[in-house]
Amino acid sequence: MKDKSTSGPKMIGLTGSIGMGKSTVAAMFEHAGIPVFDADAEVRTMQGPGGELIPAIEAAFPGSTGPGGVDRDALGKLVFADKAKLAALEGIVHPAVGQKRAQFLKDNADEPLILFDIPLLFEGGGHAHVDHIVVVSAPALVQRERVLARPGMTPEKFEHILGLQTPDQEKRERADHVIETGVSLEETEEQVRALIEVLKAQV
Ligand SMILES: CC(C)(COP(=O)(O)OP(=O)(O)OC[C@H]1O[C@@H](n2cnc3c(N)ncnc32)[C@H](O)[C@@H]1O)[C@@H](O)C(=O)NCCC(=O)NCCS
Ligand SMILES: Nc1ncnc2c1ncn2[C@@H]1O[C@H](COP(=O)(O)OP(=O)(O)OP(=O)(O)O)[C@@H](O)[C@H]1O
Repeated sequence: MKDKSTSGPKMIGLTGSIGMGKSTVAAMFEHAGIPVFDADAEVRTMQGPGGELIPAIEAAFPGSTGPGGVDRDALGKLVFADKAKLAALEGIVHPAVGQKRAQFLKDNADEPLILFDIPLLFEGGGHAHVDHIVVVSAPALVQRERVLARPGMTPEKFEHILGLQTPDQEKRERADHVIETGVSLEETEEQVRALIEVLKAQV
C-alpha cells in the first residue's frame, strides 16, 4: 500500500470485527460506484482450486488442501487453536494479499476514492497507510446473534476469534467514521451514502 499522499486516489480502509457487516457495507460502497478491494475474497481465490497459495499451505500444513483447494474448516480449526500456527499461515497469506492490494491501487490510480475492505486493518498495521478509517460496528449482542447463526460456528469459536481481534470499542475510538450496522440495512445504506458525499467533498 502507498503512503498517504496528496496524489492518487484517496484510500478508505474499511474494517470491523467478526460479523459486524464489512462485506455488506463494502457492497454498498461498490453499488455507489466506489472501487472495492476485498481482502477476504482475494484470500479465498488464492486458497481455492488451483490457487497460488496452495503449494505453500500444503507444505506448511500437510493434508490441509485437496482438489477443492484449502479445506478452510479444517485449517481454521488448526490455526485458530494455536497462535504459532496462525502466525505461520498469516506469514504465507498476508504478503500475497499485499501484492494484490498494490496491483489494485495501480489499476485504479485515476479514481478519486477507493475502498479497501480489510478485516485486520489495525492488527496488520494497514491503518497507517489509508486516508480515512471507517469502522462498521453493531451492539455486541447483535454481532453475537449474527455470527452464531452461521453454519459451523460455535460460541467457543466465536469467543476465540473475538479474542484475536482488536476490540470493537477500540476500533470505534480509532475510526475516523463509524457506520452503524445494528440498524436496518436501509439506514446503514443511508449512512454510507452520506459518508461518500462527505469524503468526495474532501477530494
Ligand atoms: C483460517 C482460515 C482458512 C479459516 O477460514 P474460514 O472460512 O473458516 O473463516 P473466515 O476466513 O470467514 O474467518 C472467520 C473470522 O475470523 C477472522 N479471521 C480470519 N483470519 C484471522 C486472523 N489471522 N486473525 C484474526 N481473525 C481472523 C475473519 O475476519 C472472520 O471474522 C482463513 O480465515 C485464513 O486463511 N486466515 C488467515 C488469513 C487472514 O488473516 N485472513 C483475514 C484477513 S485478509
Ligand atoms: N444494517 C446492517 N448492516 C450490515 N449488515 C447487516 C445489517 N443488518 C443485518 N445485517 C446482516 O449482518 C450480516 C453481516 O455479515 P457480513 O458478512 O457483512 O459481516 P463481516 O463483517 O464481513 O463478517 P466476517 O468478519 O465474519 O467476514 C449479514 O448477514 C447482513 O445481512
